[in-house]
Amino acid sequence: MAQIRVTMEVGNDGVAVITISNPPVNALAIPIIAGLKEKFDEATRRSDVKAIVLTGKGGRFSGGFDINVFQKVHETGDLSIMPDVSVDLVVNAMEDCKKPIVAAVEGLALGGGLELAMGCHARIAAPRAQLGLPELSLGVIPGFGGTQRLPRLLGLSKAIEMMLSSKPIMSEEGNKLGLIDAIVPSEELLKVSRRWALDIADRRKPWLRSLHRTDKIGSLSEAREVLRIARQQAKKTAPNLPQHQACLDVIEEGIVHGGYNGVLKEAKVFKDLVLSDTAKGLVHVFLAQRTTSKVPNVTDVGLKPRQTKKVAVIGGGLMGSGIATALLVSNIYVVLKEVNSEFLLKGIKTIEANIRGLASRGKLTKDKAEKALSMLKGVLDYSEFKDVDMVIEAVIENVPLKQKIFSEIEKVCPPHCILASNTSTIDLNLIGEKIKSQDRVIGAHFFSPAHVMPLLEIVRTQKTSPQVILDLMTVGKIIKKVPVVVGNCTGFAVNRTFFPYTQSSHLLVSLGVDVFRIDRVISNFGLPIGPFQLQDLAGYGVALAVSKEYETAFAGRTFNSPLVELLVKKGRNGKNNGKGYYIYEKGSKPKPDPSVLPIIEEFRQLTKTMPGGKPISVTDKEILEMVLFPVVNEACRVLDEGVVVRPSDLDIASVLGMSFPSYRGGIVFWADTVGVDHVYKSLKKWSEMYGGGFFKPSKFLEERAIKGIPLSAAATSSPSSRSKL
Ligand SMILES: C[C@H](O)CC(=O)SCCNC(=O)CCNC(=O)[C@H](O)C(C)(C)COP(=O)(O)OP(=O)(O)OC[C@H]1O[C@@H](n2cnc3c(N)ncnc32)[C@H](O)[C@@H]1OP(=O)(O)O
Repeated sequence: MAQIRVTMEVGNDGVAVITISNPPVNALAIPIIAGLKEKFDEATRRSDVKAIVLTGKGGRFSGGFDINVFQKVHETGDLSIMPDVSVDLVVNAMEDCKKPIVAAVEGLALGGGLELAMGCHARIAAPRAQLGLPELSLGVIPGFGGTQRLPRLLGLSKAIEMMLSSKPIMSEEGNKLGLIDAIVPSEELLKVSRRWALDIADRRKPWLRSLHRTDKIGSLSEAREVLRIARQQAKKTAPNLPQHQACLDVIEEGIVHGGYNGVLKEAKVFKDLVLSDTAKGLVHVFLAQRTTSKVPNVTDVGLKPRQTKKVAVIGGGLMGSGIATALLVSNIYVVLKEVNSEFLLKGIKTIEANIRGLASRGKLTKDKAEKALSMLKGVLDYSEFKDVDMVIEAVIENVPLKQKIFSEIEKVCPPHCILASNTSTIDLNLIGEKIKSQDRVIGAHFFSPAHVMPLLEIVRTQKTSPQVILDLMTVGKIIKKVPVVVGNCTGFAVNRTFFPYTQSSHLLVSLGVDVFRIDRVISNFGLPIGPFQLQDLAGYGVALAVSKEYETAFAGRTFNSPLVELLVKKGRNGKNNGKGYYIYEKGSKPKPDPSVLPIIEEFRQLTKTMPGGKPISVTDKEILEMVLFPVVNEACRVLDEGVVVRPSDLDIASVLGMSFPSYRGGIVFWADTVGVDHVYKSLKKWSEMYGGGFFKPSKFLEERAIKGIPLSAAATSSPSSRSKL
């Protein structure tokens, strides 16, 4: 608590330096806000203070309002704990202060942090400080006057772009656009800011109140046109997100009725949005994502991560080359091993294409791309493995082959080397069965394309050592993935949880529901594509192989659908040959293919699941729930078996691995939002009506529904006897 404070020091020059201290990002926690109010009042009162500088301790101005307070509001529904910052502090105590205030910004000024800076009379920044209003990414809008001051400082179009995209700009750009008054080296930041504040006090520099400015807004009709276009775009890009339209409404209020009225409307709309399901989901995802880095008995036992400088990747296929790409662009040396020069060359070419692709999309500078490529070495034998810190095996899913590779690498790699497999389904105990160092065996499950998708499932067995887990978590973070540690089972956390997704969709089609309607319902819900388009994209070979795997592992909970086999028989192969459920033509969006309908009819004749031979009648909501509740049901088994450390880890895994909409908080959080009892009763009803083992409620779900306990609540009795962790 001692670290959470606001301090004030008054120098001989008559400048009071007010410093926010709340490591690591100087979040504006409630005591900080109270402290700021107190210090600004004191500085205003004191006769020895001529001017004020506001800054943050430890090289960071402020990461914004304390997001934990949002969580508290969500838990209690009590909005009264939110202090009035917008008028009381930013307008009255700061902007209308009788003494000039200069913000000295270093590191970052985000959300409420930037809003405080905009309430000051000038802003001086260190180079490369991040400036942004990312509130919309948390389901709210800026609430300390940002919707009003940013357009007045930057112009309407740029301000709207920054708020709606939630993306920060650098202080250099801020300086060009007028948000920042000067950029100075870090060491001089305070000195220059003090002088600047005194210059304002002595009228050598202008005393500007952002909220009173109108010079950058343009005429009313111009502003309305910019807002109209932004509204249209937001309707397309963020159809399920109320905060986007709300933000534009609030900006408009300020333009039409003046900045102060805008501030008042902003405060009201902000409070409404804080309690929305969208804000609850997004705040949950923000905090849950950070919690994944806390793994009991791994990150809390004083272990230090070891350095990983060089990694060997075995297999240069799609996954192997994607993994190699991710490592290379993060400055890790890669040895890529293949079985012959033809495959090796292909792997290297794919990596080169990946890296050049990142560079052409502006994600990597040309120099960095060249450097990454120079860190790659292709090999056909193990001679380069003697000094690698980690091996990631990414060959085809074949148990004897993987076992052979693990026996070989155990012999040729140094004793500290981590032995990882990128398998997506095979039991890791089986892979490591034949070797002695089972404590070094671990799963590094990347999602395709591995250099793009953010999730890294780290699969531990009962024998994997905590040091090895910690090291892989650290590498995961270095290569900018979100590592989630999970237990060992078929499909691990993500594929296991989502296996019923395709099963239930196929059952629905067999019951007479239109394929394209199901895809539409799912993408309207917020997943990027529906289950059938996903199947087209992943390829039917994968669908067939995976369904066999699931039939064995999840016997009794699968629907033995002959649909994909029928499609293959009729010469369809999904996106691969341009013919799936959809037609794929270069340069145009996939179009539903009507010629697939007779095949679907044939499928229905084969399965004979339609009650009385007639298609069932269902609403869109029922379709959504019939597809996703079986996923929730499997998630319950995953929680019950202790495959994840905590329920929120499964939320993050579903958001980052399956692109489950983050604004719905992830699969477990969403289930709690719709109600455990409703999920349970619906599944029970469908299991009685249609069979389908995946509908039958799991014991865990049943217990939670009967006792009225949310799925996200920690286990009441420890699952340790079954825990996979
Ligand atoms: C009324 C106002 O308009 C409303 C607001 O201001 S809403 C808040 C707006 N601000 C934001 O959205 C910024 C959120 N934070 C971030 O994007 C990133 O944390 C960051 C860019 C500041 C730093 O990133 P990085 O260095 O990678 O560290 P990261 O792991 O994310 O955060 C470090 C710690 O600070 C915490 N933190 C970061 N921002 C926080 C915030 N605004 N409130 C509370 N905690 C915060 C994180 O939870 C994490 O906690 P942990 O150590 O216990 O896990």
